[in-house]
Amino acid sequence: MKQDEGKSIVLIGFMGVGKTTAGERAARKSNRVFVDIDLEIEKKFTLPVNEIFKKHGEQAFRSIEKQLIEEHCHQSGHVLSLGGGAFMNSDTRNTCLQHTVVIFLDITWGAWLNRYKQLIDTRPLLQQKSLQEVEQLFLERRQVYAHHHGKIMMDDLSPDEAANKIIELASSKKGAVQKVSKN
Ligand SMILES: Nc1ncnc2c1ncn2[C@@H]1O[C@H](COP(=O)(O)OP(=O)(O)OP(=O)(O)O)[C@@H](O)[C@H]1O
Ligand SMILES: O=C(O)C1=C[C@@H](O)[C@@H](O)[C@H](O)C1
Ligand SMILES: [Mg+2]
Repeated sequence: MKQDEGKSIVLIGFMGVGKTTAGERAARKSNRVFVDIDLEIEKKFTLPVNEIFKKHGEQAFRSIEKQLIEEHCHQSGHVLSLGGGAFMNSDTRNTCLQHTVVIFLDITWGAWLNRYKQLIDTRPLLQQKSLQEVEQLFLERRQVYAHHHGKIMMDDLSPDEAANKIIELASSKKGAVQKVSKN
């Protein structure tokens, strides 16, 4: 097997952009194993994300999140959907960029707003913020998601269309160069 043949695909992007939905379909369509990091964290704590934040705090969540991504990044041929905040950690970012093909699922603020009501009950970070603060977070994080090997604009894509694009883009990036980001 050539060095890059089995690289896993890592999906990054703002909460609710569709990493879990499209990632699960992309894995199924391309016979890869699907791993949703939020789900793996929920299994570890045997609690939903919301409850983990309430009971154990965000730091405990972030620590397990980092550890699980590190473990899964070194496995080959998987599709990993990260939680929206995971890529803010520079160690996590660099591990993903070095060992996997990182695909940024992007969305405009206007299109994302249509999902806001669907998300608020299950995303603790949305519950603590005004819409203006959420937009600020969206803009800040977009700058960090800019460290990727490929990007897909999700505004007008169905989950199946997004899944097809993920597979197509990842196969064109098998030799994704190692990009390392600071901070
Ligand atoms: N392509 C799409 N078009 C319209 N709605 C979508 C699309 N993809 C996902 N959704 C809907 O948006 C919501 C969030 O999707 P999903 O859970 O996949 O996002 P996520 O990026 O994994 O979020 P998080 O970062 O919080 O894990 C779900 O209700 C889902 O049904
Ligand atoms: O954007 C974030 O920081 C988060 C997104 C979700 O996927 C979960 O990982 C959690 O709600 C935190
Ligand atoms: Mg998700």
